[in-house]
Amino acid sequence: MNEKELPESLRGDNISEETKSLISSLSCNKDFLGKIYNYQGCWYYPNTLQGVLNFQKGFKPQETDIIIASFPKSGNTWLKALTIALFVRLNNTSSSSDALHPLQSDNPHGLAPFLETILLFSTHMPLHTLQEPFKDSSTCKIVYVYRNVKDVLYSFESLCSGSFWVVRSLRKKKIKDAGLEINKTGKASNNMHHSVFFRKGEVGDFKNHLTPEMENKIDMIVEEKYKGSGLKF
Ligand SMILES: Nc1ncnc2c1ncn2[C@@H]1O[C@H](COP(=O)(O)OS(=O)(=O)O)[C@@H](OP(=O)(O)O)[C@H]1O
Repeated sequence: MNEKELPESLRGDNISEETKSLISSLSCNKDFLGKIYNYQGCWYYPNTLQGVLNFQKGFKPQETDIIIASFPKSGNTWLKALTIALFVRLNNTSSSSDALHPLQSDNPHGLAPFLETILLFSTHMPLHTLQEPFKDSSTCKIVYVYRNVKDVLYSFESLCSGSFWVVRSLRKKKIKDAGLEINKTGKASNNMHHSVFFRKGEVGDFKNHLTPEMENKIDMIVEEKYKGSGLKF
């Protein structure tokens, strides 16, 4: 694929000299879209890594900032849509019943940067990478959304195999947001199709795709990793 056709975050055209030098010292791998680099235990495309470094060095949290944090495919888009809906309701931004709700005019990820009085953004950075700008304490809100690992796994697998396009044949009102025209056909300014964020949104959909043996194996790993955390599904 031509680099210009890639989503901005996957390209390598925004990299500072300092980051280039850092990249040359990082472990490198390749996935189906291009080179990825291991920074603080996670793999990043070059532009995404630049964004992470910019955030770590330059982000100055404010009291009204809201950061939605999650592992990929855990419900980040859903929580962002809910936050925007709350914001719109509290600020009465669309007072006329005829007015198009902002969520009908753009994808939640496209709308979030344009909220007037708060900064709302989402990230998949792990805690140890995310916490850098908060060392000197801040009242900025970080909302972490967590989802059953087996649903996350299947959602991710569907994305990789391209079946997120099933959004077009979604059963009626399964995910209201996914049914919106803007989320079916729209594309973000960074080249990302809106539809990659929507598929079924069904709790327990993994049951239709994982064998009991697979499920059991994942359950054992999760139990081992989360021993003592109190998290249960
Ligand atoms: N509004 C709403 N309601 C219910 N479910 C929703 C909604 N928006 C997104 N989704 C489902 O969330 C899954 C995608 O998760 P993320 O938004 O975290 O994905 S991403 O990592 O930011 O790309 C993905 O889950 P799966 O359907 O299981 O694949 C989406 O379909």
